[in-house]
Amino acid sequence: MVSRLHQGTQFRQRLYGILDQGSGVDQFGAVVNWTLIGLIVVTLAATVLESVPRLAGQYAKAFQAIEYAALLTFTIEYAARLWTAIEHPRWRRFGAIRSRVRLAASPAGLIDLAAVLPFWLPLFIAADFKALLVLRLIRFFKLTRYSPAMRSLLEALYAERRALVGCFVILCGATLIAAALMHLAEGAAQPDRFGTIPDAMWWAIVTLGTVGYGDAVPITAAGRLIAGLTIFVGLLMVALPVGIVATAFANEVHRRDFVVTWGLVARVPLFSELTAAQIADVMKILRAQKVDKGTTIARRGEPAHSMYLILDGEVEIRLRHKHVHLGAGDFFGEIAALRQSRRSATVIALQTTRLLALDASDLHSLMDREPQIAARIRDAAQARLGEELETTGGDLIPAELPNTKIQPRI
Ligand SMILES: Nc1ncnc2c1ncn2[C@@H]1O[C@@H]2COP(=O)(O)O[C@H]2[C@H]1O
Repeated sequence: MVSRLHQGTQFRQRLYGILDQGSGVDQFGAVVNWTLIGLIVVTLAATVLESVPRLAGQYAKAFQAIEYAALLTFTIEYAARLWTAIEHPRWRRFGAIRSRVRLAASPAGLIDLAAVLPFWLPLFIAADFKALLVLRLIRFFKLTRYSPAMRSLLEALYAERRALVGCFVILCGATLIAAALMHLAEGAAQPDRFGTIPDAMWWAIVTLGTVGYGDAVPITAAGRLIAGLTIFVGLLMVALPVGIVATAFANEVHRRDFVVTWGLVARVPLFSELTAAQIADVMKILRAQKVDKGTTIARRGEPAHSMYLILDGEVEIRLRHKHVHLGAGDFFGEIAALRQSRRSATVIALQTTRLLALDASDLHSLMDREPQIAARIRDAAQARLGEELETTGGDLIPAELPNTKIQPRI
C-alpha cells in the first residue's frame, strides 16, 4: 500500500518535471513536449486553412480529426497540469486544492483552459459556433511556455510596463490635442472629415501612427501647419516605445545568454540530491552566463550580489598567498553572498567558462528551503574562510574598506 502511494507520488513528480521543464528532462520528456508543440502548430494551421471555404468543404473530415485530437490532448494536458500542480515547489506548502487553484488562476493556466473549454460546447449544445474557429487561435499563446524568446519578449514588455503606459498616455494626449486643433482649423472647410473632434481623431491617430492613409488631408494653411507638427510628434511617439521595447528585449536576451535547461542543472553536483520538481524550481532562479578567457568575474573587495556554479571551463581564485583553480561542478562567490559582504578574492576565468549565477537573495531562500544544499555551501564557505584566515592572520577583508556590509541589490 505504502509502496503504491510512493510510486504514485514518484509518477506525479516525473510528470510534473516533464510538463514543467519539457525537453530538458529526458528523451521521453522531449517527445511529449515536441508532440504538444507540433499539435499546437498543426491546429493553428488547420484553423487558418479552414477559413477558406473550398478547403473547409474538401478536407472537412481531416480538419475535424485534427480538432478532436488537439482538444482531447490539450484537455488531458490541462488535467495533468492541475493534478501535478502540488509538485510546484512554491505551491507545495499550500496543499492539493490551493496549489491547483493557483495554477488555474495563473496566466498559463488560464490560457490552457481557454484553449479547451469553449471547444467542448459544440459537442453538447446544438448551435452555430462559428466564432469558435477564430477563438482557437488562443492556442498560439500556449507556445509561450516553450519559447524562451517569446518569454523574454513578454518579460521585457512586463519590465517596461510603466514606461510603455507613460508612452500610451502621452500618445492619447497628443491625439486629443492634434484632433482638437485640426477640428478648429479644418472643421469649416471639411465638415465631413474634421467636423467633430471624434472625426478629427481618426486623422490624428493615422498621422501620429505615421501610417497616413491619405483619406483625410488638410487643405487650409493652418491645417497643414498643424499636420506638419503632428507628423514630427508622431515620429517621436513611435520611436519612443520601439526603443524602450528593443533595449529591454536585447537586455533580457543577453541576460539569459544561453538557456538554462533541466539537464544542465541536474548535472551540477550541488543539486545532485534534488528531485525533478526541486530542480525545476532551482532552474527558475539561475541565470546563465558565459565569460571569455581572462574575464575578471569577481574582484577582491567588491560588493557581491551573487554566487556562481561552474558548468564547464576553469577559473582561478586569486587569494593573497596562493592561487586555487576551480573547474566544472565547483562553485564560488558563496562567502560574500552568504555574509552580504565584499569579495574575499579575485576570480579570473582561465578559459571560456559557462556559469550559473544565483542572486544572493535567491541563494538565501534556496538555503532556507533545502537544508542539504545549505549545509554543503556553509561547509565549503567555512573551510575556505578558515584556510584564508590561517594564511592572512584574520585579515580577510581589506582593512581600507570602511563598511564591509553591503546593501542588498534592489
Ligand atoms: N581557499 C579557497 N579555495 C577555493 N575557493 C576559495 C577559497 N577562498 C575563497 N574562495 C572563493 O573565492 C570567492 C571570492 O568571492 P567570495 O568571497 O564571494 O567567495 C569566495 C570563495 O567562493
